[in-house]
Amino acid sequence: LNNNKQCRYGIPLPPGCPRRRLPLHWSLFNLSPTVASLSMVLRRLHHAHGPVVTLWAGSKPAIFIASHETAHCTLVRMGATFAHRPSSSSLLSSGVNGYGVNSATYGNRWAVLRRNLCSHLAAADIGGPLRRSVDRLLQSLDRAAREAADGVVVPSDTLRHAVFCFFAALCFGDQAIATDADDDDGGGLLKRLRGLHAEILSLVVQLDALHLVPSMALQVAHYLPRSWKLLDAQRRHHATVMALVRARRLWQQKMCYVDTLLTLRLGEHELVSLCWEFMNAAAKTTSTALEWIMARLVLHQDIQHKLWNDITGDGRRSTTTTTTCGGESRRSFAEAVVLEALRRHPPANYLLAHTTDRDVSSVVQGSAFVIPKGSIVNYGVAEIGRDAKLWADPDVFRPERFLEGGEGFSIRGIPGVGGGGGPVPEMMKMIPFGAGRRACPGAAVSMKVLLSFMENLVVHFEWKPVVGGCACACGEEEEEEAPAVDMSEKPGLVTEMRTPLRTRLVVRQHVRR
Ligand code: HEM
Repeated sequence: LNNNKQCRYGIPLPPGCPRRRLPLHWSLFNLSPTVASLSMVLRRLHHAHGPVVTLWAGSKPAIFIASHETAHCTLVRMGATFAHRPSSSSLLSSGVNGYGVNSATYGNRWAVLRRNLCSHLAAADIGGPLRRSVDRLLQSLDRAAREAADGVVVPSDTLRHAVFCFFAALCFGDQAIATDADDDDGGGLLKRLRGLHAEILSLVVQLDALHLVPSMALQVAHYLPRSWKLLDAQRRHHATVMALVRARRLWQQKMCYVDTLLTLRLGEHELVSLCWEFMNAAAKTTSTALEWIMARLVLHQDIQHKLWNDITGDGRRSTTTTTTCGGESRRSFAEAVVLEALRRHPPANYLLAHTTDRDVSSVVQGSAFVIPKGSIVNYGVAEIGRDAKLWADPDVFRPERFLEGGEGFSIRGIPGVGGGGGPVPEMMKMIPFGAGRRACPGAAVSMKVLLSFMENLVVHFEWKPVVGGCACACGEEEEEEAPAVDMSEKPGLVTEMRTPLRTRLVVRQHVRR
């Protein structure tokens, strides 16, 4: 594994796989190229060569960065240079993903769409939809716990649906939640939309979404068997979104994301693609983070107890008043729990693919290397958040590290966006939302949603472990004594729990009264 011969102007590329050898261990015709195989290969390469390594996607180098300093240098200090996305000609990019903010070339169109999304999220009155989604969730869980033996439930799907409904209200208007009731097909528009998201994502070639399937021939080999299913699912998705958009025109309510898109006079495919992006980027990541958070609270009963005391102890709820997301100096324990979960279990283990508009040379651990113009550049989000050089006992779940005096106190919930004024390297010890110009525009809303859902779920229920409930395969020392929750990961474009959380829900006394 040595590619010293791969040079530009005499400066080598970062070390890694030799060129022109298939970089990943997947069989061409049997397996989908997966994020799991990518993670396995990258772990080995980082171990052998350090935090910046090269893979090859055909003739293009793909450079993976797992150093927070190099991430800071490229994403923040050289923000404009690294704000580009690689061009794509895959089936996915010509379908639902074709016109999103994330796939837009860094330039005017991207700026208009991104500004539109950011202004909508900043101005949206999320209080109402949040309350309604949380209330419906609590009712569903209440019902499920009452109907289940000993109150044991698998809440994953209910949590995911509640988060999906909340974001659907922001996207299609408040009334969208009402369409969730059964319709003629016995399904409900939102359930159908959610099903279509799952179907399309199951058909996507994972590494293609990260621009790592090298050639058109390979793409065809992987997509051909599934292309009809994918096209059919995209067609049904288009029809469902347009049904929601048409319904929206009748509702006449507060501004939703679709209204802002309609004022931009976009074509129908652009509109549908942007709605897909909004729901896809928002719901799966946020609901996955919520499940990891609740799993941690089941596993660490002491932390759940402390959180409950923090929320209710002085007779007030802390959802919005004390978080440093908004810049206040005191951080609530609740926000520390959410940040620790995002550090330890970032929903996206990698960012979306970046690229550069010129050759960039850099020095890491005393060695100079070049990141060539047009190469694929990505970042090990999970690696950075669990770097033992940055974090004490990085595998241990310890929210206190984000409280005053802790090693993570300087980290804000939302990384700075923009060029030189972004966060200093110290604040980039974790990048669950990315950083710099392409950083996630939904970070602030997600943090609020996660805090609100988590707090309400803990105030309403005690989340108890189901003893003997699983054969834990996570291999973490800290969890050996509490095998009731399997904390192992299912790697993917979003890293979910391999075994969905199973817990015993007990309605708290004050709620019963
Ligand atoms: C816990 C929840 C979320 C996580 C962990 C997350 C994570 C990320 C990450 C890692 C990126 C890639 C950044 C990069 O490539 O540098 C991203 C981009 C993006 N996210 Fe999120 N996200 C979340 C929620 C949301 C929400 C709620 C929305 C919208 C409502 C959203 C919309 C987007 C968009 C549009 C982009 C592309 C930005 C661009 O290319 O300019 N995300 N997100």
